[in-house]
Amino acid sequence: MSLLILSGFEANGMAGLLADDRLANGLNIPAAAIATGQTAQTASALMHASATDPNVMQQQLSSLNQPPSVIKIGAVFDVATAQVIANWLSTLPHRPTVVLDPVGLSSGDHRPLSTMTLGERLAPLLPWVSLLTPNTDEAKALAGTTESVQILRVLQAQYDFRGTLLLKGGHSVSEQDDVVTDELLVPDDPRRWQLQQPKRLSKLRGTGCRLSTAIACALTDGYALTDACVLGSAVLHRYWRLAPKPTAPGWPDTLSDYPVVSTDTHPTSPDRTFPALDWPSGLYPVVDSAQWVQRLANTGIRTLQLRIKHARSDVLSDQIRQAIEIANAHQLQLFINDHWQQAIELGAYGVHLGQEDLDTADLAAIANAGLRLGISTHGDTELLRALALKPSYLAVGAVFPTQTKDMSGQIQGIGRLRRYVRLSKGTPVVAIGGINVQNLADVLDTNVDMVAVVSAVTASTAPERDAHLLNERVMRCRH
Ligand SMILES: Cc1ncc(COP(=O)(O)OP(=O)(O)O)c(N)n1
Ligand SMILES: Cc1nc(C(=O)O)sc1CCOP(=O)(O)O
Ligand SMILES: [Mg+2]
Repeated sequence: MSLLILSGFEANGMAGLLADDRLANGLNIPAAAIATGQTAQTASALMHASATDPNVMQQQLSSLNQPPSVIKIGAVFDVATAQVIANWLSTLPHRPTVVLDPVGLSSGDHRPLSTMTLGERLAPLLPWVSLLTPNTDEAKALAGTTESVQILRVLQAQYDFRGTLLLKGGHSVSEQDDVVTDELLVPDDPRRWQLQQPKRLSKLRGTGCRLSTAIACALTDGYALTDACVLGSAVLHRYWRLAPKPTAPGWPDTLSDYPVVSTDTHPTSPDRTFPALDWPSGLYPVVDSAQWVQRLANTGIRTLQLRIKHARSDVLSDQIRQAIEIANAHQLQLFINDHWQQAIELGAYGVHLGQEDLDTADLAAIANAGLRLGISTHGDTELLRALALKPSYLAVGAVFPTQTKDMSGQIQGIGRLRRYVRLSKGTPVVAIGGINVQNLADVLDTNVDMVAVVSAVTASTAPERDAHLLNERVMRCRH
């Protein structure tokens, strides 16, 4: 994947192309770069702003060694520039992911960058944009409103915008607020995602430039769009926390740099926590019947999950009841996947929920019944949302490709798993997806607490022996 940065030149590197390129370098993402225009700015004045000659721009775009897969667009000084970029985009063999940070005013003295309205300047580009990152002033200039759902509707209707909206809240915080909330609206996802960071006290330049560039870098590194927004927010927080010292290369691995992530369907509740696990380590087989719970009950494992996907409700209740009885008799931590009402009614040890289940489950009822809660996560956004709900454990998957469930597009790999383990310090992490005897050592090297497996046990020719041996290896490594 390759990145192209298109933004205005500002000689001090406080904002614009220099700032963008330095940030991308710091994240180890090499980028091609073209100046959309020239500015002369100080902290308090915009002395000059002019667009690059469209013919020069056209030739520079044609001169690129390879078509980019991700493009960050910053200041667009006139409609001719936008038209040249849009025309060039239509000639590319593959549609790139375009992040557009609409720059309305100079970050120094807040003078408009152009006499044209923002809408006029950006209109040719907006149909190409995958992520638009306006602040509330820029959103008002484009859509006539600062309400996120309305903004998205206006952009879709007036500009044929089909992308995701990240509405930055930094310009609309009041004196009393101690947090800044960015809202993320993804087309076809009815939820409103909220990303909250502590409010910074000092006024800073180049914030929008750096955020959108960090997001574009995360996209270039293969992250999904919402995860890239979360990572961008963390990069920016770390950048300002350490400035003027340079930051360590790579993605932040300190939780306090990351935004608190929530959705309007499940706002976080500061008072609600779920009980801790009694044995927060070891192998964690995921099985589909009470018979399997019985087979594995004497292998030394401490944790099991009953994951029944299709069954009549009477058969399901029967299976859950039997599995709980066996688990209680052998002091096993038995989690029930999906069926949280039956888990509460029948007194299970815990419930395991996926992200979609979270939108409909009654978390207060689960917590009030004293059940443990495990939550599946696939990437930064889900991990942070889950962490904010203070579960008993977090599952990170799929670590490797797996035949058991379609996890395409959600393979995390060892590097991300390692960062997620660091971020989740204090909450046990379960690794799941494609884990077997051959790759277990790499998984354990990330310091995960538990290892969940389906096929490594249930498709084995000697399930009890393998459950025992794998559990011994996980336990040895954790002590
Ligand atoms: C330990 C563990 N991790 C992840 C999952 C997956 O849960 P979910 O996303 O709800 O998907 P289904 O299992 O319901 O298909 C899990 N079950 N256990
Ligand atoms: C059920 C499930 N959930 C996953 C996730 O990533 O959320 S991966 C997965 C399947 C795990 O099976 P196996 O151990 O056979 O690869
Ligand atoms: Mg589920």
